[in-house]
Amino acid sequence: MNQHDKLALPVGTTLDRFIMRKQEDFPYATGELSQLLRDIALAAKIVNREINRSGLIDIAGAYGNRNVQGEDQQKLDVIANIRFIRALRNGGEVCTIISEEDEEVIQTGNVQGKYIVAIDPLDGSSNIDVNVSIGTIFSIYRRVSPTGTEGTMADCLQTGTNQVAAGYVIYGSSTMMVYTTGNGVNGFTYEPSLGEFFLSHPQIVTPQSGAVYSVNEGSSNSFSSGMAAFVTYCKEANYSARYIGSLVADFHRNLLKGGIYIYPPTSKSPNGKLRLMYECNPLAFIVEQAGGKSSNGRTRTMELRPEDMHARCPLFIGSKELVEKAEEFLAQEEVVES
Ligand SMILES: O=P(O)(O)OC[C@H]1O[C@](O)(COP(=O)(O)O)[C@@H](O)[C@@H]1O
Ligand SMILES: [Mg+2]
Ligand SMILES: [Mg+2]
Repeated sequence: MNQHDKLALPVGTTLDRFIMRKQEDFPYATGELSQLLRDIALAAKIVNREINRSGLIDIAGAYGNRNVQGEDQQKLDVIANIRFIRALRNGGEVCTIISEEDEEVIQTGNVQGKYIVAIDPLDGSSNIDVNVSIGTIFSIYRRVSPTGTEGTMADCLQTGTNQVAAGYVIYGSSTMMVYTTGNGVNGFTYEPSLGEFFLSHPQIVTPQSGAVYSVNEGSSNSFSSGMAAFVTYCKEANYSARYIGSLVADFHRNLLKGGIYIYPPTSKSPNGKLRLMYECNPLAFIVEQAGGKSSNGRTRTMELRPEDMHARCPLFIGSKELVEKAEEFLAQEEVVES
């Protein structure tokens, strides 16, 4: 029985009812964050429908543009981006959006909106056309500037510890939405025939340790000595290597079963590949709320100060004992080199 059990609702509760019920636990809640979570769930349902059709001609393949990351945008990257931005704009609660697919911040026009959303509309883009699980990742902050104006850079570049909510949607063998508002982590499975998300994974707690490591060993030639030593440690411990290549899917498996996902600095990505604001921070909030850990190998992810909204950082995330073990190997690396 963990600290959140007093708020537990039965499996099968709809997401809407769950959001409403949790809001009642906060006497000063105004319902705006609840509405924002519903807006995200609505967009996820629409994107889920598009993904289920993604093998069909008109949705498959590249869009023909490059995004600010220098990546070829897939059609579904663009479709998901449009759907989430539209839902957040129409919902009225969000003043400013940071999206992986847009170089600049998106001002929604909702100047009375109290929230900032950072979003990776479609995660795991390289897996879209090969029918492998993909996802959406989101992070929510309260603005620090007064309402009545557009969101500012100060609103957008907050550290992860200021998140008021974060989550992801995984479009896999089933579609799930997993999120936290700082009171534990809950997972909801989508029932397409009813068009509803139902509570299926209440109060997720991640195992303290695990026997799975997830890293793209194709880049191992440029791993630091500490990183290479940790991978050797995992092999000598007969851990299983699992790497789907969709962050959300690798993270979700390890969250439920135990394990560690690492995207370290490599020669191709000297500061890692993943983006702090809409990939690392939201998953760090989730894993910490589930009893796990997240860092860049040295510093807690959520304490990293974002230099810019598309800033990248190394990610070591998952079961506490495994992340601490990896950090130990990196710390030894420094001793040897000093
Ligand atoms: O192919 P690599 O270098 O291992 O990178 C895979 C990683 O890149 C990502 O696809 C980056 O996310 P996007 O697809 O949202 O750009 C992660 O989902 C995944 O874990
Ligand atoms: Mg991504
Ligand atoms: Mg993406």
